[in-house]
Amino acid sequence: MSNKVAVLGAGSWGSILANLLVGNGHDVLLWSRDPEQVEALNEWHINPQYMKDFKYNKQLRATNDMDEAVKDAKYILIVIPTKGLREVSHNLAKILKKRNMKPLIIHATKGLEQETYKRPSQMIAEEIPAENREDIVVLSGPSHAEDVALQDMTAVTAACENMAHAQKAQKLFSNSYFRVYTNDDVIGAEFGAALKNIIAIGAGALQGLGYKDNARAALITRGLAEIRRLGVAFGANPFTFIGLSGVGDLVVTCTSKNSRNWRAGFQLGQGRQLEDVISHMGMVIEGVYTTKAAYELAQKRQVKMPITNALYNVLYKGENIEAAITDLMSREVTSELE
Ligand SMILES: NC(=O)C1=CN([C@@H]2O[C@H](COP(=O)(O)OP(=O)(O)OC[C@H]3O[C@@H](n4cnc5c(N)ncnc54)[C@H](OP(=O)(O)O)[C@@H]3O)[C@@H](O)[C@H]2O)C=CC1
Ligand SMILES: O=C(CO)COP(=O)(O)O
Repeated sequence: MSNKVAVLGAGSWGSILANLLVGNGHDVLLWSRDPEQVEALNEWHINPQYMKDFKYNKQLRATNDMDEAVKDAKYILIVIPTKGLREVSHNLAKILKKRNMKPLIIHATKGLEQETYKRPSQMIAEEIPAENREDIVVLSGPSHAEDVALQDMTAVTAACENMAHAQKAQKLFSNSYFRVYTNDDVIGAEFGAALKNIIAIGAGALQGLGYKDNARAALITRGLAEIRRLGVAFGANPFTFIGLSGVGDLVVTCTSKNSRNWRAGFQLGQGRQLEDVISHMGMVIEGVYTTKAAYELAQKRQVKMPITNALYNVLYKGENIEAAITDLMSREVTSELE
C-alpha cells in the first residue's frame, strides 16, 4: 500500500532514506531548507552537497516548504542532526497543530542534546504535543547511507514502546535489501545510537596513530561495556546493546571509512586539529558533540566511562591522544564484568 511520507532533512541519510521509500512504492516528499538542493533533486535527481555521485529515483520530489511536505502525510521521517532537531520539531509542531494532524513520527537522529542531555525522541516529544503525533519510532542500526544507496544488505531496528507502531515503521521501510527488526526499548536504541559515535572517533584515532586489530577489538568491546553502563543507568534493556543499535552500529562505525566519526578520529590520530577536521568534513560529526554530553551526563550519574572521558580530554581539553591512551592503559586493573 502506498503511503504519503514526508522526510525532513535532505542530508546524506535523509535523502537516501527518502530514495529507499520511493523505491518501496510510497509517495514521498523530501523537505530541505536549501533551495539549490531542492532544485537539483527535482530537476537533475542529484544532491549537490551530500552523496554527490548518487543518482536519485526520478519519482523522488523535494520541496523547501515544510507545510507542503507535511500536508496529508501519514508518516513523518525526521533525519536532522541533533543540533537542529529541536528547531525543526518546533516548526513541524506548528504545522501539525494548524492542520490538526496526528502522523506517526519516525526519527533517525543519533545523538544527545547539549546541556539537557535529552535523547532525540525526548526532544521531539517535548516540542510536538501528544495530540499531534500517533507516536515516535526510532530507526537505528548499522546503516551507512553509502551502502544503502548501493542497495547493499542492511539490517536495522525500529524501536517504540508500542510494538504495533514499531511494526508500522518496519513495514514502511523493509524491502529485499533493507531488513527492519522491531524492539520496544527506545532508551537502549537511542543510547546505543548516540554513544557508538564516540567510540568510532576513538577507533579512527587508533588507526590514524598506527594501532592494529587487537587495539580496535579492545576499544569496541570496552566501548560497548561503557555504553551499556550508561544506558542501563537510564533504564535501557541491557540486551539491546548486543543488538543492531548496539554492537551492530558500533562495529560498522568503528571499522568503516564511510563513517564520518571514524574519519574524523583518523584525521585527529594523524595530527590534524579538531576545528580543521570539522570544517572540512562537510557533514555532521555527531560524536564530537555527543562526547561532551555523555561525559557530563556520566559525571552527573557517576557512571564509569573511561573511554568517553579520555576522548573528552582530547577533544575539549586539548590533551595529546597518545597521553590519553597511556592514561587509559595505566588505570588500576579491574574485572571485565564490573
Ligand atoms: N549518514 C549516515 O549514514 C547516517 C546518519 N545517521 C544520523 O542521521 C542524522 C543526520 O545525518 P546526516 O544525514 O548524515 O547529516 P548530513 O550532515 O549529511 O546532513 C544534515 C542535513 O540536515 C539539515 N539540517 C541541519 N540542521 C538543520 C536545521 N536546523 N534546520 C533544517 N535542516 C537542517 C542539513 O541542511 P543544510 O544542508 O542546509 O545544512 C542537511 O540537509 C545524524 O544524527 C546522523 O547521526 C544515522 C544513520 C546513518
Ligand atoms: O550511524 C551511522 C551508521 O550506522 C553513520 O555513522 P557516521 O555518522 O559516523 O557516518
